[in-house]
Formats: sequence, C-alpha cells, structure tokens
Amino acid sequence: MTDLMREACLIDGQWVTADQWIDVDDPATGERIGRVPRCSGAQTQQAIDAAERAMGSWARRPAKERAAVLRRYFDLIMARQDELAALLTREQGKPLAEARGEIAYAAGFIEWFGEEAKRVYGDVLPSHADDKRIVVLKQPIGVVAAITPWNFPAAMITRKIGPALAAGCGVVLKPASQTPFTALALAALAQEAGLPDGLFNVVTGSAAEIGDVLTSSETVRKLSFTGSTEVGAKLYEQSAPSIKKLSLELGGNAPFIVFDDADLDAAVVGAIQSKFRNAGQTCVCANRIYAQAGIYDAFVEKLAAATAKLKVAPGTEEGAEIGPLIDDKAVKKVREHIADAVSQGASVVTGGEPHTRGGRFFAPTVLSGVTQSMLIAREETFGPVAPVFRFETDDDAIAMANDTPFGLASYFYARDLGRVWRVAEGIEAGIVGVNTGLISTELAPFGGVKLSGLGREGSRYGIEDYLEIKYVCLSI
Ligand SMILES: NC(=O)C1=CN([C@@H]2O[C@H](COP(=O)(O)OP(=O)(O)OC[C@H]3O[C@@H](n4cnc5c(N)ncnc54)[C@H](OP(=O)(O)O)[C@@H]3O)[C@@H](O)[C@H]2O)C=CC1
Ligand SMILES: O=C(O)[C@H](O)CS(=O)(=O)O
Repeated sequence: MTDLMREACLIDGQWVTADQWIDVDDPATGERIGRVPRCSGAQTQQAIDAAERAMGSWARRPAKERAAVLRRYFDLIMARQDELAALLTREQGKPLAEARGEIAYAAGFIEWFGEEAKRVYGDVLPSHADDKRIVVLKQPIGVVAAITPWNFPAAMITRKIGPALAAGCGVVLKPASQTPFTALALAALAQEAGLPDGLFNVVTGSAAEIGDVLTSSETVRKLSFTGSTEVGAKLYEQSAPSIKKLSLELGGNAPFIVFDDADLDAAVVGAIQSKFRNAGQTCVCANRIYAQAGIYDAFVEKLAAATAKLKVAPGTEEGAEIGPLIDDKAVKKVREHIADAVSQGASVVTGGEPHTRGGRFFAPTVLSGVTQSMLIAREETFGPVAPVFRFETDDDAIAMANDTPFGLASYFYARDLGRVWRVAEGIEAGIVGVNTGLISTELAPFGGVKLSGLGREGSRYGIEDYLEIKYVCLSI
C-alpha cells in the first residue's frame, strides 16, 4: 500500500494512537485492511486546544502566504492522486475511475478556497454621522469541528477544511469510521504542504464520544456536518447550548423528471449518471424518477437496457462501473425498498436481486409501476435502484417532486423554455439540474432546503460560513 496509509491520528502535529482500535474493512471482500485508534474524549479536547493555539498565528499571516500553502497542498494531493484513489477505493469500494475523479474534485476545493483566501474583503459603509466612520471587518469564526460521511471520503473533507483554512480557522475533523484512511492521508499531505502543527487535526473513534466533546466545547465556534438528517438534527440540538454556527449537509430524496419534450436518449444518460454514481450512494442521486405518460414505456425500456449493461465489479477491476455497497445494512435497505415496492404492485424490469458476485454487490435495478405510497418514494434508498413513476401533467410532476420533507438535489429533462423556467422555479430544492444528471463542482453553492440541511458549501458563498462580520464604529 502507500506510505500515506496511517494507522494513527494527527493531533497537534503528532501522529498518536490509543489503547483501543477500530477495524476497517474492504467492502468488496469484507477483509480487514487496517485499524485506526479509538481516540478518547481527552484526546479530542487536546485537538481542540491545538487548533485554537495554531489558528492565531495562521490567521495573522498575510492571506497570500496562506494561499501559497494551500496551493502547495493542492499540488501535493494531485501529485499523489493515484495512491489516494487506490486507498479510497480500498476502504469505500467505488470504482477506481470514480475515486480518481473524487480526488481531483476534492483537490479542487483546496485550490478554489486557496484563491478565495486572498479575496476575503471587508467594507467601508456610508456613515450615519459626519463624525463617524463605519468599517466592516471579516474575521475567522474560530475553531471548526468537521464531521464527515463515508460515501465521499475525500471531497466531503476538503469541502470543509478548504474554506476553514482559507478563512484562517483551526480544524478538528472526525471522519467516518468506515473510511478513515483517506482522511488521515489528506492530513499527512497537509503536514507536508506546510500547514502549521495543530492547525488541522484528525481524530477517529466513537462518534458519540467525540461528537459530545466537539458540540459541547465553547472553543469550537463552528460545526460543519455532512451525513444523515437524523444525526444532523442530534448535532444541531447538542450544539445549541454553545450557540455554534452550523453547516448541515444532510439527506436527500432527489426527483428526476423526464417530460414528453425531453431528448430521451440524453435523459437516459443523465439518469444513469445521477442514479448509479457511487452505486447510488450519494445524497444527490436521483432517488425517484418521474416519466410523463406519453413517453413512459419508451423511457423505461431505454433506461432498463442501459442499466443492464452496467458492469458490477470490485472497484479495482478494469471497467468497473458499480462497486459494492458500503456494508450489509446498506444491502438490507435496498432489498427492503424493492420488496416493499413489488408487494404494492411495482415490477422489476431489470436487476432486483443481489449480484452473482455475492457479498455487498447488488445488481443495478429498474422498477416500473412505482407509486408515491411506497417506501422507495419516501426514503432515500442509497443504493443502485431506479424506481420509475408515471405522471400526466406538469403540475402533477412538480407536486409529486415536492411531496417529500427533503430538498437537496433535483433534476429534469425538458426543452420548452417556459416549462424549464416554471419547473426550475417550482421545485423545492437547493440544487436543480436541467438536462443534466451531474451537478457536482467546487465552483457552485451546494446545499439543501427543508430537512436536507443548512448553508452552502463550495463557490464564493462557501467561505462566508467560516467568517464573522465585525462592525467597527470610528468616531473621528
Ligand atoms: N447532504 C450531503 O451532502 C450528504 C448527505 N449524506 C447523508 O448521510 C447518510 C449516509 O451517510 P452516513 O455516513 O451513514 O451518515 P451518518 O449520519 O450515520 O454518519 C455521518 C458521520 O456522522 C458521524 N456520526 C454518527 N453519529 C454521530 C453522533 N451521534 N455524534 C457525532 N457524529 C456522529 C459518523 O461517524 P461514524 O462513521 O463513526 O458512525 C460519520 O462520521 C445518508 O442519509 C446521506 O443522504 C451523506 C453524504 C453527503
Ligand atoms: O455526499 C454526497 O453525496 C456528495 O455531496 C455528493 S457530491 O458532492 O459529489 O455531489
């Protein structure tokens, strides 16, 4: 493996271990690939203290110097892209081609926010009196706690530490226990890039124990979380007594609507890209596919034909397109959603069963005759299942798309300009893909509405959540 694979945590510039350990397995084989320390609450507090100490001098450095360190960090990540991708696929399972893409996507957040560091501007505002002057300063918010999920073990981390470091903040990261090695490798490269000791700390271990220390600490002024809505709500509640600023990127239930004036072949390509990326384990995957009545049968036939061609294989195998699901619980949820839909009248057009490769591999699946009453319409499947619902009118499509407490990503294919505007404005979501199934870029504001979260990550909007505004009133 690579020297970047660390079975230790980074606290205050030192690689440390603990008395207890957490095993990490390869989702493709179930084999143990390594272990990481089960850090204690005391070690988590050490990381918070280190981040507070380190951020003072870091924030006082000229922005151009901070930007140069982040540029070096970007260059190091890209120079080690293949090793990082191999490590990511080993612990998360996604196809190597997707893992390489994620590493470049992740590095993009470091590059983008390294440049943004030089453009954190304040204001001088028209004053309220001739002997007063109004100045607005933007300053780093303070120590940032970041808690990230297993499905994007690199990008979800740099989407948080990029703006945090650029703004001048110290960071304590708790990565997902199922995919810690990519996070620890990124920490090793941060050290090599010249980030000061203690500025970026990574602790692995009991989520609840580490989370309790991070959320209760008054030194931690900002919590950025990506993961399930259930855990996000718990962290929101735990953070209330210390009045932290929160960014919450939570669950989704993305609608993907195909209107009768759509380019059907393009819509099939978009549906495959959105639905089956990371074996359907992304919060922005098409979770519900709606096809207008006049083109329903043709679309289902085309989608099923394309789905059946997808290659299911371990991520390291040449040409792999659908890797294993992250764990047995994920396979169980996929089976439950299919069984519930079929029991209520849906039909399996292709797939529907665990793949012949066994283990956590599942055959990419298309269901027809799906209705809003089914579990698959209400819950995020987080697996390779494309349920296709039929609708009649544009208003029906918008109403069905919005019939969910979530509102992260959404997609639709149509060519009539009036229809595009009406649907884009009518859908309750933070992200709308029009005639595309791929929306992920560091250049755009990513985030959801309703139960899908708070705040935006990426783009020039993304750094604002790591800054505080200070109003200085000068009497002259
Ligand atoms: N909106 C978005 O951008 C994204 C949303 N998600 C959503 O997350 C879910 C899948 O990811 P998954 O990782 O299972 O989500 P979880 O919410 O279970 O876990 C996310 C992170 O939170 C940690 N965590 C879990 N419980 C606690 C706790 N009590 N206190 C502190 N931290 C805790 C986990 O640690 P540990 O691993 O140790 O359990 C992990 O690091 C899906 O619902 C998906 O939609 C996922 C990715 C992106
Ligand atoms: O965790 C996720 O699903 C990511 O947010 C998806 S994306 O950033 O790659 O779009």
